[in-house]
Amino acid sequence: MANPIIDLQDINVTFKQGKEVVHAVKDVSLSIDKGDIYGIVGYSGAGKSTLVRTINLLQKPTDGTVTIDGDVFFTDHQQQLSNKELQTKRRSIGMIFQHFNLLNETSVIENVLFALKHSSLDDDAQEKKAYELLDLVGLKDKADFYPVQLSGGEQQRVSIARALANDPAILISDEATSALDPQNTNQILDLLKKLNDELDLTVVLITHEMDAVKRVANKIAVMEHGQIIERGPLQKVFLQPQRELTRQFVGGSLAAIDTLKAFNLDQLGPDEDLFQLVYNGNNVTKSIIIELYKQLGVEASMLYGNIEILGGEPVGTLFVVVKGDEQQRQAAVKFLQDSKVTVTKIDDRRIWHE
Ligand SMILES: Nc1ncnc2c1ncn2[C@@H]1O[C@H](COP(=O)(O)OP(=O)(O)OP(=O)(O)O)[C@@H](O)[C@H]1O
Repeated sequence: MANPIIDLQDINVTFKQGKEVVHAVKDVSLSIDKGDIYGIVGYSGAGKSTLVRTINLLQKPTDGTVTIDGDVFFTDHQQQLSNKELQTKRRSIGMIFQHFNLLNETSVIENVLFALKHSSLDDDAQEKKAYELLDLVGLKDKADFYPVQLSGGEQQRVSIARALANDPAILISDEATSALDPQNTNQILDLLKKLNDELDLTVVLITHEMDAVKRVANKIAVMEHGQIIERGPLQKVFLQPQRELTRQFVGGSLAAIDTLKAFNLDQLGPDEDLFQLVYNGNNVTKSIIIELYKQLGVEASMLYGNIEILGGEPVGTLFVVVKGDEQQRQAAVKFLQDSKVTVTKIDDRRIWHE
């Protein structure tokens, strides 16, 4: 049952710049369920930051309804909460950024304590909690270090500990791994996944890096010119991208397109169909193609194959040409579907021509 913790309905955000009106977010409706790691990808200027500011209640939309954890923050052109309520609500949303935004003149532990200054805990309890948070992000032994003495990845861990100080239900990561090397990037992403699992934290991952989304997200939305142009479960969007921009983001499929272009597919015979097969790499082995031939006598030639790890699960993609009469091709599709393979007939070249 869907349980949205973030619900945006028909959001528009416009800015006036002199005589110009910039439409930064256009007609965006988006539901993010509790426990999701929701990736929002797009190039610079797509409107991601403006959308994030709308989610964390810093940006009043020009139009639309913003509901966070059941409370309507904004609707009918009006803020619905008092400023005090709004401040409290904002504390239930943690934020981490590309450049960490730490206080460089104070130690790691003081950085975390700073975020606790509005808490109702007494000093001792605050200190205990700050150490627990540092422990959670694997930095307890560096509590007395200063930010400059830490690596980029460690600094980002401190900022995660700080973002968690007020027990947020939502953590927004705005390009938080963009300044990190690949190893630190993966460690930070894995930490976000751990927090998502252990604290049931909902994570919104804003990024221009598809690899970050691939590693941990379960859902994804692609933004362009202020709009969400494609969205859905990670595996679906990744493996069956419909829009050109999405295809640019999903490198794996681009490789498939390039390979397929090398075949002269316009020459498919009347008894041949091209299919994309997508399967859980744990469930299906290569023998499926052999089984197809053994059981139905239908030949399938493989044009491209790949296995990706998406959200921790191996997912295989095969492009095959199935040869046989109409009945045999239909039987082949049924056989594959019965074997838990998602079968998409590529009959209009949509996957690589738009
Ligand atoms: N306060 C503002 N006043 C005027 N225009 C703005 C304002 N904030 C954003 N914009 C414009 O809105 C559009 C979307 O910007 P936004 O920062 O949301 O995109 P983005 O996808 O986050 O890009 P980036 O990753 O570069 O920050 C851009 O054209 C930007 O210039």
